[in-house]
Amino acid sequence: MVTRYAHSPKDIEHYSTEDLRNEFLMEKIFNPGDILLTYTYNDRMIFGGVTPTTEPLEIKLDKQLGVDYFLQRRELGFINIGGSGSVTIDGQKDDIVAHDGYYIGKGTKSVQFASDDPEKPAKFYVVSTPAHKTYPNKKLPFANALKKPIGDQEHLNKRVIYKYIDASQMDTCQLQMGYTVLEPGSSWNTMPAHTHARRMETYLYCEFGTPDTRVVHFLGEPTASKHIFLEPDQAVVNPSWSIHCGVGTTSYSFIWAMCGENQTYDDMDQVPMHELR
Ligand SMILES: O=C(O)C(=O)C[C@H](O)C(=O)CO
Ligand SMILES: [Zn+2]
Repeated sequence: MVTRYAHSPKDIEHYSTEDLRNEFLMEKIFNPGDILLTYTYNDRMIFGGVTPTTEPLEIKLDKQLGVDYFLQRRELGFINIGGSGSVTIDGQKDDIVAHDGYYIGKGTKSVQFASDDPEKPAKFYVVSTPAHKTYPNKKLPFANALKKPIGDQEHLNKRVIYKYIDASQMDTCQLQMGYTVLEPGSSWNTMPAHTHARRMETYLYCEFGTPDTRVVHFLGEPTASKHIFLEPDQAVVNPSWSIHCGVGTTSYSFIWAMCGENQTYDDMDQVPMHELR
């Protein structure tokens, strides 16, 4: 697990492209047979990829978190964007096909991830946040996600937001998580751009139309925006003071996850267009 520190907006004012990438971009999320995680000091979210092949994989973090086991004081969400697989939670096995998700509550002792076919491994994108209370584990099949079509072709932003872990539907301490699928010809052109000082957010950009597709993620204070070029299956961390949107050279999807002060998805501070710089 690598660590990424929190920054003030002032810190990044003079960052070079390389500095910005080192601090905010996770270049590798899925590595077959491996677990790659990032611990950000922004609200202490842990996020990354679990990609089992021939053997099941389990996240073991005790010393690093100062606890007896990983989820002693945390909750966990995941969405699978790879082949079919399974998760075994405290001995109970559940099949997980592509785009299925899961909420796993505080106090769960063992979570084992497995792939059905090592040649087509499951790719579990996992996000964990500090938790104060145990809420029930819940499988979140893609078909049950709260579907919110949004945007239109005229604004080049037609997409569907699938909410998986959403406080209006289920109990969760802090974590909110979902998946947004862009229509071909549309981008995450979510204007006016917004911030939410109450919550930080991370994004995994995935399912690019071609291997050469690139997504440009915009971040920074509204009056001092910056950008990062992303390859498929890369992630960015977005501080709560930062705008966030992305434009792709072909179609793409992204998984978003938030945590912090509140769980009110629509609590966003829209930035008037003339203020964006
Ligand atoms: O498609 C979208 O718009 C989103 O997915 C929005 C993000 O979830 C977000 O920024 C929520 O604050
Ligand atoms: Zn947001």
